[in-house]
Amino acid sequence: MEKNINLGIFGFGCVGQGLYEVLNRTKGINARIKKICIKDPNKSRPIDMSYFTTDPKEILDDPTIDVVVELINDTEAAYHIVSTALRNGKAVVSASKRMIAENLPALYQLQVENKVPFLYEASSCASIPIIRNLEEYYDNDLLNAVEGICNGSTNYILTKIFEENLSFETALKQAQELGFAETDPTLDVEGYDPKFKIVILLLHAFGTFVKPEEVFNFGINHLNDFDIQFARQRNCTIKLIGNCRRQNGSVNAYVLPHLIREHNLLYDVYNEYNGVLLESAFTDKQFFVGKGAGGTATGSAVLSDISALLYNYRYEYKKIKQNNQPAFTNDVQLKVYVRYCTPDQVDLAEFYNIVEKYESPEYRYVDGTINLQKLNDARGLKNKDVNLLVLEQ
Ligand SMILES: NC(=O)C1=CN([C@@H]2O[C@H](COP(=O)(O)OP(=O)(O)OC[C@H]3O[C@@H](n4cnc5c(N)ncnc54)[C@H](OP(=O)(O)O)[C@@H]3O)[C@@H](O)[C@H]2O)C=CC1
Ligand SMILES: N[C@@H](CC=O)C(=O)O
Repeated sequence: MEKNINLGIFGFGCVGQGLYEVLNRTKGINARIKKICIKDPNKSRPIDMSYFTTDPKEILDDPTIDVVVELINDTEAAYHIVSTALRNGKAVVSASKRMIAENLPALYQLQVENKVPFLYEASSCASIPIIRNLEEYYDNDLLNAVEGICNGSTNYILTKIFEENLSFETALKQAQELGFAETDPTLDVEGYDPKFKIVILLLHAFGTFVKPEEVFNFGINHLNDFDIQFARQRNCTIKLIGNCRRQNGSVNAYVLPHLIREHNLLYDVYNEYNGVLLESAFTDKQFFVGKGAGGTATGSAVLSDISALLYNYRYEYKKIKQNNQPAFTNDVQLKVYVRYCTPDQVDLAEFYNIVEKYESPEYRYVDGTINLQKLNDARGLKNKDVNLLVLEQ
């Protein structure tokens, strides 16, 4: 039976304002904003000041507020808000992927102990309803892989580089101005943000808890004109891809830039859009696409969670309960291109095999197979002169 709910919102930045707009323009949802907690009392706000407070207790201790919506850009404060709200018996909706990925076991436990729902669809690929699909539709052990573009900012940057010849710096600045990038954009361009999303998706896909630091991420900030030329000469583009895959009884995961050919469904995912490919035993591939960043796109996913709470929806984490979770491993082989400048920057002995070697006075590259754990341990990859691309397997 549908009820009326009062919302207490934390954060009124890109996503908070997006939610406000989406809520105002959506008829038939019995939810009203009672209070919005922000950080800076002196910032001018586009709506009536009577909504705002800087005191979290005005939301967390208010018995008339049913749902806490956490949309802030401070991981530690976000965990404090979410855990206090759950302990206080309030349902919670959040978009903070870093906070969620870093605290998944504790957040799961808090939901069990306090018997309250915690929904976070917006945290992973924003407008794409991927968590609820993994929870409800792929409710069995037939799912083999979840892979795709899970970061809007880097996809926006790569689109602008490949389609409009913009520089990396100009494209990043645009992604920041449009509200797509994190407050610290290195989280986007170095592949941390999509890694947080992969950690969340991996739990809902396979029931396995993985710490973000166990998953290897390499972003797009080492990309140079030579790599772009390498891709173009092969009629390919470059996309930053997050991947988690069940193989031989274990599950592996990573975030790495990939060389993508035209026939690949991810090739045509442009700008801030994300695309997620699921592979399961009898259906082969299924593809989800939608905006992966931005105020109203993310706000609409937050509103969908609020609406789901009206119907008493909660994640059941069925795959955790199934007790056949695959263990996490980095022991998997990848076909890669590694570009570098001087021989000391890359240890070629680490490769399982090398199929192509190129040398010019300016750049060198190898194309070969290497173990993911070896990539994870390779210190040379920290050097800006070294770049890595996964080649189609
Ligand atoms: N932007 C996007 O496309 C997406 C963002 N997300 C996630 O959503 C969250 C919010 O992102 P976004 O809206 O872009 O961030 P913004 O930087 O635009 O806004 C952050 C908001 O958080 C408020 N804030 C910060 N610390 C506190 C605190 N301790 N108590 C109360 N309010 C606080 C700020 O207050 P003040 O206004 O006073 O500065 C501001 O209103 C982040 O976790 C982000 O990763 C998820 C999906 C998509
Ligand atoms: N910075 C993130 C925002 C959404 O999660 C991105 O670019 O995808």
